Amino acid sequence: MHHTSITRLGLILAAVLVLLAGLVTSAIYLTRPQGSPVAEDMGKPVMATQIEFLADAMKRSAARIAAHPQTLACFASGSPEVCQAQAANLQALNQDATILFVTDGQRQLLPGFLPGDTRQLLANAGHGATATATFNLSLSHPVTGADGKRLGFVIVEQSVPQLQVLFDTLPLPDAAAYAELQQSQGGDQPAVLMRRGNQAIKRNARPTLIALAGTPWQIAVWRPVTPVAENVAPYILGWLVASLLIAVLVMGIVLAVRNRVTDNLRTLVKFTNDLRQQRLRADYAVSLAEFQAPLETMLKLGKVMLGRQKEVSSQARLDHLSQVNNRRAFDEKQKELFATLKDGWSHSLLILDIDNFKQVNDTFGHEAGDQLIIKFGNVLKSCLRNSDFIARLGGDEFCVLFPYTPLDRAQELAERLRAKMPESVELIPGVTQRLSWSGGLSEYSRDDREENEALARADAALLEAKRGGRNATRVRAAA
Ligand SMILES: Nc1nc2c(ncn2[C@@H]2O[C@H](COP(=O)(O)OP(=O)(O)OP(=O)(O)O)[C@@H](O)[C@H]2O)c(=O)[nH]1
Repeated sequence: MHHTSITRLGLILAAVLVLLAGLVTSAIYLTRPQGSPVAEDMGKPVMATQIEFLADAMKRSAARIAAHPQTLACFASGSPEVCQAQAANLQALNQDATILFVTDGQRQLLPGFLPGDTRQLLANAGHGATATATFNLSLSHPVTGADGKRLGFVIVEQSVPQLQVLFDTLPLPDAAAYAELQQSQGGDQPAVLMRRGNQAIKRNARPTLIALAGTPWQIAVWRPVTPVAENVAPYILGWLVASLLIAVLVMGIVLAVRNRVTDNLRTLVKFTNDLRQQRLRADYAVSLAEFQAPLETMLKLGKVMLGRQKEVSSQARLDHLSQVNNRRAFDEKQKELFATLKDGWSHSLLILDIDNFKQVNDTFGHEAGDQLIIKFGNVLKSCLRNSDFIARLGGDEFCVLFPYTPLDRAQELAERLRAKMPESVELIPGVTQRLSWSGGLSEYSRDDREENEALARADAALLEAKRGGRNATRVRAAA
């Protein structure tokens, strides 16, 4: 099974969220409203106003010329002299302008300079008052007689030598902008008359168009598109900040969770250790609800287990008949006491053997013999101190360990026991047995190689007591 730590999970989660934040940021970036690269209106430049003013003045001038009596006379009479005189007058008034009188039949009445555009104008003169021009601004105005009949056209063409200068001083929105003076040709692509600025940016955006009223011209201005890097920067910054916040938040939560989980796991480990050492506490604190139920279950099971263990363990150490300690428990206790001798402690032991036990068995039956064993055990329990360790070694033989008791004190205790012992006990209804026992007393010695040497001395003392006629205690100290 693959294991993953909470921290690693947190890192993965943070990475996924950061990635998600990146995707969201990219989506926001890609779906952002596309700001027009030519954002603000430039306003009407001075140049445009001047050109419009010029066009308007020419229009009014053409109207005045068309209505002038001498012009009318020229058209009415068709006299070259009259026309010439009028043209000369007009030429004198405006050196830069070319004025042509054209009859309705498109016959040029006056000689004069005819630039290409003027020729074009002449060709179109019959199709209404239109203005077409390149660097020269031309327009025509109809000439009408007193009877309302159209006689022809006055064409005024004004050269605009200052146009380039005006265009060069055209205020642009910024240094990187690009501007064109265009002339509409009726088709899709207007003709470009003048250029200013960096033409490269023309590819990137649509221009702002400024129409020049009264002329076929317009000014087109391109503003540079803000570099991509600049546009992306706030998004990247936003993403980085969001990522940082996500990382801090996720790791904060993860560490808090991990700490709490670790704390609770520690409690479970402590519980397990306590269970192993068979000393469960009443209460184990867990802070996460998820751990509460399992811990309570484990606590319940642990208590049951310890109870059973204790029961089994005590049963394994208990003599089933006399209900005092059995030989195994005796051996362990003896070993335990023997180990403390090196620290200067003294322990004594007394072996007791019920006198004439075999006879009880033989006379009253095995059951009566059992009862004598049980009753003798009970008597020992009631006559000895709680700290004394009573065990049945087998048959009718018992042993009492007097922990932390030197031999002389043990001798007193043995005598006291004999004195307190009841004279007889009832084994089965109607059968009473006199209670008498022989004893052998000794003490554990640091000089002994093993703990059973004291038992052997006590046994020898017991034998002496039996040989001496029973119902007595003999002492055998260590050599
Ligand atoms: N009823 C009964 N008898 C047992 C039990 N264990 C051993 N015995 C018998 O106890 C008797 C012990 O014999 P002995 O040690 O000679 O008993 P005694 O008559 O006290 O002899 P001394 O020890 O020399 O005084 C044997 O007959 C065993 O069979 C037991 O659990 N119950």
